[in-house]
Amino acid sequence: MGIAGVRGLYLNIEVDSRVPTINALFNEELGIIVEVDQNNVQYVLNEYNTNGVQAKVVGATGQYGMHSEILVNVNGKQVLNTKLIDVFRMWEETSFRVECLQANTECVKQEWNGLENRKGPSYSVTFDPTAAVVKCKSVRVAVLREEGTNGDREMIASLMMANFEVFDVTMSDLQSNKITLDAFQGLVFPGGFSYADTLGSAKGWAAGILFSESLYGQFSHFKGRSDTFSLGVCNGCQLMALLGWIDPAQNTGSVRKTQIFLDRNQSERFECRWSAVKINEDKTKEDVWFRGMDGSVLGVWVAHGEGRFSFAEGQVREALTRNKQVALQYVDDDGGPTEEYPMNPNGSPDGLAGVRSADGRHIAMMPHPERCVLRWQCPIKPPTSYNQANPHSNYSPWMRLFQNAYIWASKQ
Ligand SMILES: NC(=O)CC[C@H](N)C(=O)O
Repeated sequence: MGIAGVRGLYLNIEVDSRVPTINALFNEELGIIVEVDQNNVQYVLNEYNTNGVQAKVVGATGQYGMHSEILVNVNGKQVLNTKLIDVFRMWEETSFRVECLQANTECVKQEWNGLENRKGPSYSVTFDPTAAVVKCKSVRVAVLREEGTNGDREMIASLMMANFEVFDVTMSDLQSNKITLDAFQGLVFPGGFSYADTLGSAKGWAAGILFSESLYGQFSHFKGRSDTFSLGVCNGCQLMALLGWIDPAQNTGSVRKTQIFLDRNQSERFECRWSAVKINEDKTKEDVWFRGMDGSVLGVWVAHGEGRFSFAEGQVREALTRNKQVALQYVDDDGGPTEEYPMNPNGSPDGLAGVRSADGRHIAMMPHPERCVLRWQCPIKPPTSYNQANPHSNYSPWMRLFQNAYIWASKQ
């Protein structure tokens, strides 16, 4: 409602005429305001009143948009007549000033100045997210943990819902040869704060692989097998970049000189947001992760301090486009890739949010799809088409990502 819902308001408050207007509007009496469909107003009032709770209508919500009207009447007398954007600015100004002191002022000002033009994201789903996938084959996936990994439980749950046989594997399991990656077809690097981000996100985790001859050999062999696939999310994405798994030019000298890395967010702070991203499927081959999802604009959780894709040389960025490696981009309210804050939370060029390897099997993405595979995990209701065959599906569109990988892997 109002500010949070970007809607106009028409309020008609009736109070004892002896109560001053300001006291009526800014009192601290315990109460709640609920928004209900016009058709249900009488029903809700009756339910409250018959259960001994006082309830009355105080107004109605108006149009969607920053320029909608805000009209407030107290005892029939108009006391406020303004636009939502003005109320929004009054409300936000304190936070704006504090944020100017805490974060990159340029980004904070961009958000403040952009408020007036915000319309809300234009989500779209180009496929049926409720479609069920039948388990036909055992596909083993390792979810790899290092000290400080988090989100591995959500990752395991997402993979299990997509029919994978999931194994919880730690770096020390690999270091002590308890198990090797040869046992798996899929490898997932979850998010987190490996080694507490000391010296930079994923630097310690990557060093543990790059500077161990045996582990380095094992990871390289895994990546090179034609039947394998991998996913790195957030801290895992930072790791994959450092391992050189998404570099456009493969096998050029040492992977210890990575071509892509994730730099500090331009805002100079940790960004925890629900962002909108556009999916680019690589239609030149069977896309392991994004098949059938091309052009969809989905909301997704973002939580990182170092999410800005950066390149050792300018030509790396061009090579990514040429190779169809740009898998995900942050988009503005019109659905176009953006560098504008906060729609782009980290300042990545062209809104880069996820990159796939040149052969398409390995994907590194900063946002967290595993945190929103179920509809209730999303702060907005994901747009979905109704599927008669599966009317009660709880899956959000992100489930498709994991299902795609299962379908691809089971055919290898
Ligand atoms: N959620 C994450 O995986 C965070 C990654 C990393 N620690 C960062 O802040 O950038």
